[in-house]
Amino acid sequence: MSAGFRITPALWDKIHHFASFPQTGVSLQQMVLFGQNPSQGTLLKASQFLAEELPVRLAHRVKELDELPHNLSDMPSIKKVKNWYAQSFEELVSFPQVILPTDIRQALMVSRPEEVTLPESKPNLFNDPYSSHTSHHGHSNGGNGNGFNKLKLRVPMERRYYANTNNVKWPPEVQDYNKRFTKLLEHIKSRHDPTVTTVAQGVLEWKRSQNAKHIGLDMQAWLDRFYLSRIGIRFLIGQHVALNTQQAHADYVGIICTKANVHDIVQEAIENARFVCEEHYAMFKGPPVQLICPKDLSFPYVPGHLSHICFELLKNSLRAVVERYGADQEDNFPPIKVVVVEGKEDITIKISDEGGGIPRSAIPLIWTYMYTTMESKAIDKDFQTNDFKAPMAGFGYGLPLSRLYARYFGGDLRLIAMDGFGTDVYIHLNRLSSSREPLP
Ligand SMILES: Nc1ncnc2c1ncn2[C@@H]1O[C@H](COP(=O)(O)OP(=O)(O)OP(=O)(O)O)[C@@H](O)[C@H]1O
Repeated sequence: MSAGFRITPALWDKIHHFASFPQTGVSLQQMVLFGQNPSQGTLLKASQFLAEELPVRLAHRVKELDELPHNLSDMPSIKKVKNWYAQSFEELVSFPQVILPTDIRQALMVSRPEEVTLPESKPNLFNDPYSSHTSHHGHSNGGNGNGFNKLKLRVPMERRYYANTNNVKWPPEVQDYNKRFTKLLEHIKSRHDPTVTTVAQGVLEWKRSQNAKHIGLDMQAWLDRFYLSRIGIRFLIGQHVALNTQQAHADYVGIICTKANVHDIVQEAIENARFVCEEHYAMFKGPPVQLICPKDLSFPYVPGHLSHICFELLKNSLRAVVERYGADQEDNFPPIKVVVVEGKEDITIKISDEGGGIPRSAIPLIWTYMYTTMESKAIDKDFQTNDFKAPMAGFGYGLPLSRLYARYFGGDLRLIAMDGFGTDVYIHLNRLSSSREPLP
């Protein structure tokens, strides 16, 4: 599909231009406020926000993928991923604008057009008077010589993303535009499905070419930034697609559950992780897991993110216990304990196992991508799967990726091991949901 895609010099120019603008972060709270009972008009505003924001985010990544240190950019899999990002960028910037009657344009506007001087070099895409650029701190990066410093009025992100558009009769072209834009986003999202595995493949290609055992700190930091950015891009796309395609549901705004029930999500992750463990070690009963959690504890969150984190950590604990005691010790496994507590700022989930812990010398390594003590999977074999789908262990991505998911909405992940006894992992989730995406 994209095998033959080439980045032309003209496309490079555009990419560099877009990459010179700051990315704009959103918070869970903003997404919830915006997405409740959206009209075709608010959906159009969201489409237009994404039609600006996604190319900026993608452009940052294309540029970065092209400039990676130590020849990493030359690896075939990294080039492949770069081309996917560039192709999606091109599809977004060349997506045809919607032409609207004046009264509808007015209904969508939140600022008077005469207050805004549009920069000459601004691409067509930004041609709406209400869509000036601001950073997530609320001020533009004016003065960078690209024309944006000409903006007199800076429309805050909130106003670009919200629209008070009740009582407006939306013409069919609005719905049509929203539909077509949603289709494009779905298409782009599936193009990028294999990104994590393909980048991992690229890092393997690099390790082989350099005969390197570990990746350096700079590469590690880049992978963190790159995957964190990917979580953000996919969250924005997933949320938009869900708002446009899903039936209204009382407790959901797009993919955000406004009352995500922690007990139920953790319980399901426990069952799934135990199932995978039992399959993997071919045993009848995996280590028991005790859950202590108020049954009614709920907060706004993306359930998919939380179950991913819990599932990954529980798999680690189950594996550690089984490997310490032996797969034939089904009746003697010490239980894994999961305790969930609600504080003022955080909801904290602690997972404690008696799987023997981790030697202190290995602690810095566990947060690096591709560090695993699982042997049979042989990470040097090429990845076959489309994305990481429930193997017991072996890629060395579980911990670092889970930490990124936790951090994405203002939380964190910490691990404390007692060498010779067991490991405690703390998942901190920010229950205030007001922190904006960290944008690399
Ligand atoms: N609870 C734990 N007890 C003991 N060792 C652990 C625990 N959690 C993680 N580890 C160690 O840290 C390593 C890295 O864990 P990580 O979750 O990142 O990758 P993985 O489990 O090996 O593979 P995957 O990417 O499939 O999750 C593991 O291979 C294991 O050696």
